[in-house]
Amino acid sequence: MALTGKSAVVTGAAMGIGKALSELLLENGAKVALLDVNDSAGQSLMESLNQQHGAGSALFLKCDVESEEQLKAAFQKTVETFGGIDILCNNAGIMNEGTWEKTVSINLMGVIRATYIALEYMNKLNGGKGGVIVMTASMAGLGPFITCPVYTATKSGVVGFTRAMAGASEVSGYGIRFNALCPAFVQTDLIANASANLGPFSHLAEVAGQIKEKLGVISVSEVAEGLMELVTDETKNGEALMILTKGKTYMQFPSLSK
Ligand SMILES: NC(=O)C1=CN([C@@H]2O[C@H](COP(=O)(O)OP(=O)(O)OC[C@H]3O[C@@H](n4cnc5c(N)ncnc54)[C@H](O)[C@@H]3O)[C@@H](O)[C@H]2O)C=CC1
Ligand SMILES: CCC(=O)/C=C/C=C\C[C@@H](O)/C=C/C=C/C=C\[C@@H](O)CCCC(=O)O
Repeated sequence: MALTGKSAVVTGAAMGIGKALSELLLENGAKVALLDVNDSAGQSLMESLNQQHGAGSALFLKCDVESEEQLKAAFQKTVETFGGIDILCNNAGIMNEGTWEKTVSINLMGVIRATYIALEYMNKLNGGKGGVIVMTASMAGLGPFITCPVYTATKSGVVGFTRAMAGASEVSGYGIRFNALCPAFVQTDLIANASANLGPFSHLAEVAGQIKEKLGVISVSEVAEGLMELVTDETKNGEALMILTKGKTYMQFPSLSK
């Protein structure tokens, strides 16, 4: 799938991994709707991306993935502006074991919420053109990551949802591929603030640090390269791409049906 002229939506696009995904999509010729709760970071990113890639190539829309209403408005505005949606990156996420309901609401429910709204525009059975939906899950979704049980649960849920939707889409003829990015530790604010957000597992902060030390920390651009592979390679559906310091590998799952 070539990206020139394609339209993408990225949630949690203002900073960290989402910003890198958006930049690489634009570099490859896509137009990108940047959805984020952070108004100031989103606005300034849109201005700088439009200077680099041409006016109108990036569109910032303030949107909280916890809000169905805000997501619906953002997808509708994207379609009005870019003429459709070919790519969705469900990237917004937090790690906070203290406010665990919010972690579930953003990381898992937010992904499902945005996916179902995107299907209204992308599903070939509804008159859409099909496309690809990529979730930013985590190695924690294949883990477990013992210092962050709720975060692990949400990311395991995202991997399961991705794989089941991939099968449902294939069998039903939606024309949409679903894949998950599963990086280990990535240099962003999320891990910079992680030890303060362990809630009832704060006593395991040192253990979390040791796991991080053992696995190492990768850059946001390495995650964005993984996205390009999952978006452009049309054979990839239902995949979980692990991204570690030692490189990228597809997770092998047991097959129950073949
Ligand atoms: N940093 C890491 O080590 C890893 C991160 N991930 C995942 O990558 C994704 C992005 O995380 P990072 O870039 O590291 O975090 P980050 O904290 O640097 O950036 C997250 C972005 O999401 C936005 N956001 C937060 N809540 C939101 C909401 N309710 N609605 C819309 N936007 C919202 C923030 O404003 C921010 O711009 C998350 O899903 C995270 O779980 C996965 C593996 C490793
Ligand atoms: C210091 C605490 C911290 O940095 C927390 C980060 C939270 C989230 C980032 C996240 O998405 C990274 C997760 C990485 C997980 C990696 C592997 C585990 O699932 C298995 C670890 C196996 C082991 O115990 O060695």
